[in-house]
Amino acid sequence: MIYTVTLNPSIDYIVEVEDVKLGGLNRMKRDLKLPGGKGINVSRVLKQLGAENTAIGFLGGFTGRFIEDKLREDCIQTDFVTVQDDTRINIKLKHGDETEINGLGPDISREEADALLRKLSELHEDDIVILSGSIPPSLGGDFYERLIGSCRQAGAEFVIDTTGEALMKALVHKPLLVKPNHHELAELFDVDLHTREEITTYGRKLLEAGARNVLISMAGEGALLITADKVYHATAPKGTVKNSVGAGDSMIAGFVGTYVLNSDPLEAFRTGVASGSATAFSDDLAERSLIEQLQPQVQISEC
Ligand SMILES: Nc1ncnc2c1ncn2[C@@H]1O[C@H](COP(=O)(O)OP(=O)(O)O)[C@@H](O)[C@H]1O
Ligand SMILES: O=P(O)(O)OC[C@H]1O[C@](O)(COP(=O)(O)O)[C@@H](O)[C@@H]1O
Repeated sequence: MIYTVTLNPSIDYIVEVEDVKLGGLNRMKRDLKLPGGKGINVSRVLKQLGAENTAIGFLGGFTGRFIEDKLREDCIQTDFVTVQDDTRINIKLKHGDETEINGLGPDISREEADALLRKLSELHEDDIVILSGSIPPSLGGDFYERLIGSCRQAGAEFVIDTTGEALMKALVHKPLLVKPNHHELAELFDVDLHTREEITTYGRKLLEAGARNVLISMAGEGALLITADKVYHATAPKGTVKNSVGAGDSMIAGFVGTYVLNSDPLEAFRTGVASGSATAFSDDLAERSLIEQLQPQVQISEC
């Protein structure tokens, strides 16, 4: 079974305005409330691809109930720990450009945190756990390491999509996949990265530190896949970008949902890129029909 873990889910409140007047009254042209947070996005796209999975993490309050209801409507299995505090709301402001305002997240008590750790200690060897997104401040920066400890003890594989120190510390435990975008990779090593060669050099460092596959996404420029012995580039399909929120999560869903079928990293890479682009070209997350339509447009070459 695939599990996605979202420590800090959100209602993504997508707000479209003609123009933003700071300090003035702005009226919305359109708005949309979506269940969000990185792991939850991965779950929704996995389901589109026919990959059964269970979404876990922390949900609380009226916002948490909204998210759980939406996931159930999509027939996605859930096993969240219920917390006292409300799940956050993240604002995604579209005004020609995209401005994001993400909440900090609820306070999570020690008992609530322990309840999640217990769930992960009950995993099995053939399980894959996808750990995605930020850690609510109340949990402490080492919470992913504690979760990874539980996964590894159970013999389960894990994928991690987070940033900074939490990502670096996870590498030694040999994740099946990490997927920073090229900006996050540059930030991780405190460098400027411009060329594909420079990005590859720093991507390899993640492999050397323990990751088994490294995907570096580069928005409209496609992505790089770095495996133990090869480096590949994939072009991104062309289209009209409607929404880039969740493109990275969709890419992880496409990769993992395909990799579990045949362990072929190249087929997984192709579906990953097509899934990311299908989300970029949609109002909400990618649907299966568009992913399948875009797959043949992804050109993969060895670097
Ligand atoms: N403008 C775009 N045109 C086509 N595909 C895109 C675009 N933006 C994102 N994608 C697709 O989604 C993937 C992930 O996007 P990216 O923005 O790099 O990730 P993240 O959301 O993690 O920052 C890309 O590798 C690409 O396949
Ligand atoms: O665009 P991405 O990186 O795939 O992720 C988008 C998701 O991440 C979020 O911005 C939350 O990110 P964080 O967990 O890092 O705060 C959600 O609001 C959104 O659903």
